[in-house]
Amino acid sequence: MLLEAKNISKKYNNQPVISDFSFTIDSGDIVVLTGRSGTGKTTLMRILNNLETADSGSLKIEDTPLFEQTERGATYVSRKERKAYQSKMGMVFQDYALFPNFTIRENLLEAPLSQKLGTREELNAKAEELLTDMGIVDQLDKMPSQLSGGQKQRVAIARAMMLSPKVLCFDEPTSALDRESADSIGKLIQGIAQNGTGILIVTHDTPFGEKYGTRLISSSEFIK
Ligand SMILES: Nc1ncnc2c1ncn2[C@@H]1O[C@H](COP(=O)(O)OP(=O)(O)OP(=O)(O)O)[C@@H](O)[C@H]1O
Repeated sequence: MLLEAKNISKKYNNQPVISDFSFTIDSGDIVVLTGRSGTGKTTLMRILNNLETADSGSLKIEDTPLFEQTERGATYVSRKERKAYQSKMGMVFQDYALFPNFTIRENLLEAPLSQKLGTREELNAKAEELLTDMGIVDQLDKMPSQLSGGQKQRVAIARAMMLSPKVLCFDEPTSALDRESADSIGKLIQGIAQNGTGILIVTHDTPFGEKYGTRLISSSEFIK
């Protein structure tokens, strides 16, 4: 098992959004979170990415925890251990969140260079390999504004893959794409999963979720 979330609970202003929810992601899984607007899907994804805190429960990827349940509720690990967790977790944002004043190459290299994950030469080779697999290596020295929505989505995925996450989360990956581009992103995500990464997708696009998901979770399960 790659990711294990146990008994996660979260309230906003005393209103439960998630209560006692447990789930796992295995290597190769494409877990799709669906459900009505306002039912906590984004909140759960933000908790998994340490962008929001849980009130209680425990969460780990492999043997690396982000928080553990104690008598005080969800107790977060030290800053150093949080970094270890975060190095195993990747996120592709809905708006892609590319740096607009960096070339595509610089967008891909910035984080792994600053985290000293390799030399510029090694990371350049990795960036070229990833973009070759995605069919957009010719875009490497362009600016994000010169790319189509589907191309930007691929760059955002490649940027997350530069950090070799064990689990990769996608927030509404198809919201800005036509059906054909959505299908090619779906196939790309399947390829990443086949290489052993665990995938979590939050989406309103039910046909996409049903086509590419290996497991569907409805946010109606968040509150019993
Ligand atoms: N920072 C916050 N402070 C207070 N309430 C919040 C906060 N973030 C979310 N909420 C509330 O928590 C509930 C769940 O929101 P969330 O965004 O997780 O739902 P969602 O299922 O992702 O919705 P959508 O499908 O529309 O993106 C909503 O009622 C929302 O108003």
